[in-house]
Amino acid sequence: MRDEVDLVVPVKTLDRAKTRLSSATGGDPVSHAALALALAMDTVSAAIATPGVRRVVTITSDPAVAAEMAALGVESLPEPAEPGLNAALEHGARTLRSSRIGALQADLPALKPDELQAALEAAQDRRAFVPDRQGTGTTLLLAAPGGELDPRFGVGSAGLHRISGAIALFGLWPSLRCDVDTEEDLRLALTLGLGVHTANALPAWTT
Ligand SMILES: Nc1nc2c(ncn2[C@@H]2O[C@H](COP(=O)(O)OP(=O)(O)OP(=O)(O)O)[C@@H](O)[C@H]2O)c(=O)[nH]1
Ligand SMILES: C=C(OP(=O)(O)O)C(=O)O
Repeated sequence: MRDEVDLVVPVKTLDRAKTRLSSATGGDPVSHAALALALAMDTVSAAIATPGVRRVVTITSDPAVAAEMAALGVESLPEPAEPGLNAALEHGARTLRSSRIGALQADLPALKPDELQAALEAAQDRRAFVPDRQGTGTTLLLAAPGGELDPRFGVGSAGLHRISGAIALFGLWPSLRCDVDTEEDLRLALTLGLGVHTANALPAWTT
């Protein structure tokens, strides 16, 4: 039986999240925050329903995010003093001390459990990652069992994770590779079948 994976999911404070999506919500801060939260809720809902995922923990300093995740039965850890996405992920990995740790982006609103499960299986016992649909970013990073997460998320992270020795995993996993940064991404995710939170939070232009 392969080690089940604990996933840390970093979620930015809603007031600062998804700035590249602001055109989609007309700049209204309330609906923008609601959409950013919905993206995370659908991502985490799919992750906790995935065979092979033992535990999901979000890393966030936003109490509203933590409260909504708690309603899903998902624990949240506060961010460390050191700012940034990778510091948040390192902090989560160090805190959980899991036998196998992974990092999942929080903006995968169409994520299907069977696709995430297939990627976990494809990783086998290797340090591996799933590139985003453009092939330049990363949506899932997995440490080897007992290994370090060593996250290099950010611009060009696919290349950085490859350089760090992670194996790039390519499969028919459109919902896992479609992280939503822009309006175009959101429209693509719409075609893949959105989770209920995002479907209910979508701006009028998409319904
Ligand atoms: N906890 C935490 N999560 C972060 C931080 N920066 C980014 N993230 C999360 O990391 C993932 C990838 O980040 P981005 O896709 O760039 O999300 P974003 O920063 O909200 O989007 P933009 O504002 O458009 O760059 C998302 O799940 C974010 O919520 C951070 O400083 N702390
Ligand atoms: C942080 C990342 O995501 P994005 O490209 O969505 O900012 C990444 O791909 O490493």
